[in-house]
Amino acid sequence: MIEEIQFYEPNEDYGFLSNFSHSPIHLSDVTWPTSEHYYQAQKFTNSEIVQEILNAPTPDDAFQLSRKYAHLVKSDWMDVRHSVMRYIVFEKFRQNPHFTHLLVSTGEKLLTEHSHKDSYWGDGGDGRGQNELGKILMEVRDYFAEQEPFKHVHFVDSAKLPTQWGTFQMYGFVERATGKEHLALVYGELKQGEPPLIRLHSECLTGDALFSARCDCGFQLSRAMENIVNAGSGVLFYLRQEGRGIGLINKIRAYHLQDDGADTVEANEALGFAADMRNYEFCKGMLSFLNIESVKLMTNNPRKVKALKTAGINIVERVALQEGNNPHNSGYLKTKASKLGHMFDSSFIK
Ligand SMILES: Nc1nc(O)c(N)c(N[C@@H]2O[C@H](COP(=O)(O)O)[C@@H](O)[C@H]2O)n1
Ligand SMILES: [Zn+2]
Repeated sequence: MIEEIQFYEPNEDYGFLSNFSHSPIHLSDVTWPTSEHYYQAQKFTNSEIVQEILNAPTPDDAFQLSRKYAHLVKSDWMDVRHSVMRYIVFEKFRQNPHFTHLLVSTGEKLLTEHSHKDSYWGDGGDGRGQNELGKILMEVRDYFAEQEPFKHVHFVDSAKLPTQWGTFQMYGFVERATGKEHLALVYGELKQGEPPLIRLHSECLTGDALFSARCDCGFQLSRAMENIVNAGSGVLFYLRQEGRGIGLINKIRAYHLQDDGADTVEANEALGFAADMRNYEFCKGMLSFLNIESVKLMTNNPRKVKALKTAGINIVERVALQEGNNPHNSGYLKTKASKLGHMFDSSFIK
């Protein structure tokens, strides 16, 4: 059965789908506050009426003005209204990417404008209307779902995550290519123009949850969260790329080979994998969802620096995260430095 999303009022769930939702659209030196303002103004050739609608304080006022001047609506309006609507809805989403992420996140669901007042743009309230606005929104969604940066992940939901360091807001995403579930833990308020402190942390069940001393992951995770809270704001991206992308069971196989003398790179290769199988391209989608273009990146790993730069993210600072050196992982850390290029101070891996 096809799932349906019904929308109508801009302040309700899925209100961003409504033409009444606040979504500034810049066209030829003019900024339309909503797609409704633009749509209603296109009915008229009289520039004073167009200006009055543009300046209407609310989309509802813009709508009422079009009714007031109904006798002056241009003669071909009924022929062009569909393409006008299609154009402005497309522009609304092209120019308001946060809404586009939310639109793409509706997946395959049927979008219906549940309007008892309109059986052309909406469903007429009884489901028998044409729902032309819903059809346009689904067309726009299909288009953007294949475009950068929307094609990588879809956002599912968000909730509070209290931790020993402070309360984060946790955002859940699904990577479209793999179905993997990734997280962004946001602390504090991310301010435009202030690059946040971030960490791209790859899943390590053994280190992050089971206190393993074989690696440095758990130690880095704690320090990264603490640093973010101390900085006042930032984001920890928790990426489900267990075992440098080979998965948990293969990581156990790799550990077994390391118990018998292989180093971490040789073990991966003996199992038929590259030393590091991770791909960070999908991070573009999560960063864009959070409106992040510049960052301070906590990492020792040059591949993460390169991956973010390739994704078009500006790294204003790299913050070293040298944690947890102990007798069980000193060989592993040395191999990370010598074979994988990790940037450690010589005093850290002595
Ligand atoms: N394949 C593999 N072999 C090992 O010996 C390992 N210790 C790991 N650990 C995984 O590496 C990732 C963290 O590395 P970075 O610090 O981000 O470079 C994480 O996915 C661990 O599970 N993997
Ligand atoms: Zn680990």
